[in-house]
Formats: sequence, structure tokens, C-alpha cells
Amino acid sequence: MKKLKLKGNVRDAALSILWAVENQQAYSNLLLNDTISNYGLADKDKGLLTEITYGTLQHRMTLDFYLDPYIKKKLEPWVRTLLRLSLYQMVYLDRVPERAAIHEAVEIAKKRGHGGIGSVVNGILRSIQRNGLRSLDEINDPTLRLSIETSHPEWLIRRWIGQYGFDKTKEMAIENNLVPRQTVRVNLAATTTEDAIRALEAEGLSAERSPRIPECLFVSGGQPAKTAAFKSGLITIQDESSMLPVYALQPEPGMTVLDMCAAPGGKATHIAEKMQNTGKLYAMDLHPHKVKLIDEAAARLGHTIIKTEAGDARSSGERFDGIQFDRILLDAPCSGLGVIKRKPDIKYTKSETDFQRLQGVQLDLLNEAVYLLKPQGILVYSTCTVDQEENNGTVARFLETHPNMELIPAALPGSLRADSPVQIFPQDFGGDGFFVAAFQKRER
Ligand SMILES: C[S@@+](CC[C@H](N)C(=O)[O-])C[C@H]1O[C@@H](n2cnc3c(N)ncnc32)[C@H](O)[C@@H]1O
Repeated sequence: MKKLKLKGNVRDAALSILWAVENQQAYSNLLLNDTISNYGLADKDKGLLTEITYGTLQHRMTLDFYLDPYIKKKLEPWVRTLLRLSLYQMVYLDRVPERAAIHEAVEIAKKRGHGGIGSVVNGILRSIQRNGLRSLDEINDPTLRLSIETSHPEWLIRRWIGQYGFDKTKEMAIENNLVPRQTVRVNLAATTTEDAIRALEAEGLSAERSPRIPECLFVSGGQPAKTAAFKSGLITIQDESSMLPVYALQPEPGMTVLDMCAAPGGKATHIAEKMQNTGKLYAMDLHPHKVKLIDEAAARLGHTIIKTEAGDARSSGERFDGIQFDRILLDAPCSGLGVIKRKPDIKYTKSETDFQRLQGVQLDLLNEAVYLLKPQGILVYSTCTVDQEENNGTVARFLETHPNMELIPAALPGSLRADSPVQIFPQDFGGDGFFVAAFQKRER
């Protein structure tokens, strides 16, 4: 592929993002904003770029199933990427006429490659247009069919079926291909939900209360991160499920709290809000550049109790020697399989060997937390995954070696209140898949 940028061209911009995701382990969500400015795209093109990029990633395996019979010769990998994103528009985007999608694809193929590649792309897309899509019913094995139909690797579908059964796996895989809801958390230390709604509406957005979490709003009609309400610290962009671990933690004003894996600070700032910005809150993360994001978020929201620390939380016992915490949150590094709807790349980058390694890190972090927790103190372990090895599996192994730690009910809001641990699936209410386990330390 020639190293050039077709400035102002949304499809070429999508091709460059997808190329980087597939070949340079880049993250699509991080590349989107940079690409919009590098390509000089208008704000109105952001919607189409996001739709094509995410949609093509979400449906990649289905698109390959449709394309494969037409690909007779070995293609350069970027040409397949171009075919996928063009076919995505033809199959899934009603507002893009098929001839426009084909025309754009051929133009990009000629400029990025040469006339011959343009003809190949034209031939393949026109043949599919003429013949129609092949039926997924050609696949006899139900597991393989679900894998191709929902574009989740077969090993992952098999793993989930083993853990949750076919029906639940199907619901989850279908839900993962929907467009995620935009949710924000109101900074209740600075404003009320009513005032935050009014502020967003005054800027032309719509905001609706979540039926589950008082400080959670569903926002549409604009980009909340660009609003004055966001810049002045009235709101934080956060998924609804991601607000649950802090409920389970039950932080109170004046307490001493540790957030062991805190960046970029979504939950640390939520804890500060629940503590009404009084007491002590230590927020640690392995990566110094990520710790900066916590500082920035705290400054924007006006939280002064957060003290950040870059370092490995597996040595937090040494770092915080002499401090006993009322509350410790371990929002652990995990496979992220609960957030596929938001980050579709995840389903293609994980492998079955990841889980055991992650469980090892999770247990090391949990073990460290125990020694820093006061008797009667609460430790919350959360992940944004649905994998049982990292969730119930990690909890079971932790409890085996810590008889002084007891599972307690997770104090979630309203109808979500539940025994601990709690597994939230993406299909439960449209939020991320999340796992929350709350433990209390017994008196010695
Ligand atoms: C799930 S994310 C945390 C999200 C954060 N709690 C929030 O709500 O914004 C996990 C974090 O753990 C950090 N991390 C991974 N290994 C770590 C370690 N050994 N010590 C401290 N932080 C670690 C990663 O850098 C990542 O930022």
C-alpha cells in the first residue's frame, strides 16, 4: 500500500485506522480522533468514520465469509481490508448507495495501489452485488455458525458456551455488535443531576436518567466530551456498569481509601465524589503517563483528596507500609471481554493463553491488598470481563488462601443489589460486562 493519505476521504481514513489495528496492534478508539484531524475531516464526517471503522471491525469474520468465494488470487492484506470496509457499507449501511461504496473503493485501490488492483476490487464487489450474499445456513455446525454470524473467534464462542451455555453466549455475542450507549456520571460533589441535565440540554444534547443508578445519565445528540458541562467538571464519561464497583466499595467521607489500579481515574474520581472530597484517597497505577490522566481528571472535577502514585501495586504493601485502609478497590487488569461493544478489536487480539497469566497478576494484587486493609475494612475486586477464570476463578483461589476474608453482599443501587460476587452481562441492561466481588476482613 502506498504511503499516502487521501485527505478529506472518510473511507481512506477508515482504511488507515483498520490497517493500523490489524498490523500495528493499534487501538481503534485511540486512533479515531487523531485521524480526524490528520485527514482534515469535518466534524460531520466523524459519525460515518466511526461507523465504518467500528462496523467493519465488529463484522470482520462475517464479511470475510461473504468475500472468500470471490477471492481467487492472493491479495495484499490492505486490499482485503479495503474490500471488507466497502462490503460493510454495502451490507450494513442503508444510507450509503452500493454504487457509491464500490466507486470509492475502486478509486482508493487505484491511488493506494494501481489500476490492476482497482479492477480486481471492482470485479469482486460487483460480483457480490450481482449474485447477492451467500447464506450463513451453509454452515452446519451451530457453534461455528454463531462464531461467523457474530464475528467472534470460534475458540471464544466455545469457551463461553462451556461457561454459560449456548443461549446466553448467543445473546452476548449479538449484543456485542450493537452501538454502545453514551453514558455520563454526574459529579454529585459539584452539582445535582437536575442541574447537570439542564446544563447538557442548554448545549443542545439530550440527557435522560438511568433507571438504575442515580448519578448516571444517558446522553445523545452530541459529544459530551466537547461540552462546557464536561470541561467545567460537572460530568465524567463513564459506562453505567463501570459505576457499580464504587457502590460495592461503600466509601464514606473522611475514610482512608486505596485504588490500586486507578488510571485513567474513572472510579477514583467516583470514590472522591462519594467521599464528598474529604478524607484520603490514594490512586496508584503502573504507568506514569496514565497516572497523569488521573491528575487531569481530578483537576477538572475539582477533587483535591486524590494523591496519585506511579508504581507496581504488587509492591503497594511496601509503598504504603504503616497505613491501614478502610476501603481498597482493585479494578484489576483483565482480558476486557466485557467491553467488546466499545472496543471490537479486543475479540481478535486475545487468546486462550491470556487467562491464566491474568489470573496470576490478579491474585498477586489481591494478596497485597489484604495486608493493607483494616479489620472490618472492605476490599472490592472488579473486572470488565465476563471470563469465569478471571472472575469466580480468581475469587475462589483467593478465598482458599485467605480464610480471614469473607464475601459480603455487593451494595449495588436499587434493583441491582445482589449477593457478591455479581456478574453483569452486556445484554443485562446494555452496559459493559462487569464483575464485582466485595470482601470484608474479619477481626483477627
Ligand atoms: C481496568 S484498568 C483500571 C481502570 C480504572 N480503575 C478506571 O476506572 O478508570 C486497569 C489498570 O491497571 C493498571 N495496572 C496493570 N498492572 C498493574 C500493576 N501491577 N500495578 C498497578 N497498576 C497496574 C493498568 O495500567 C490499567 O490502567
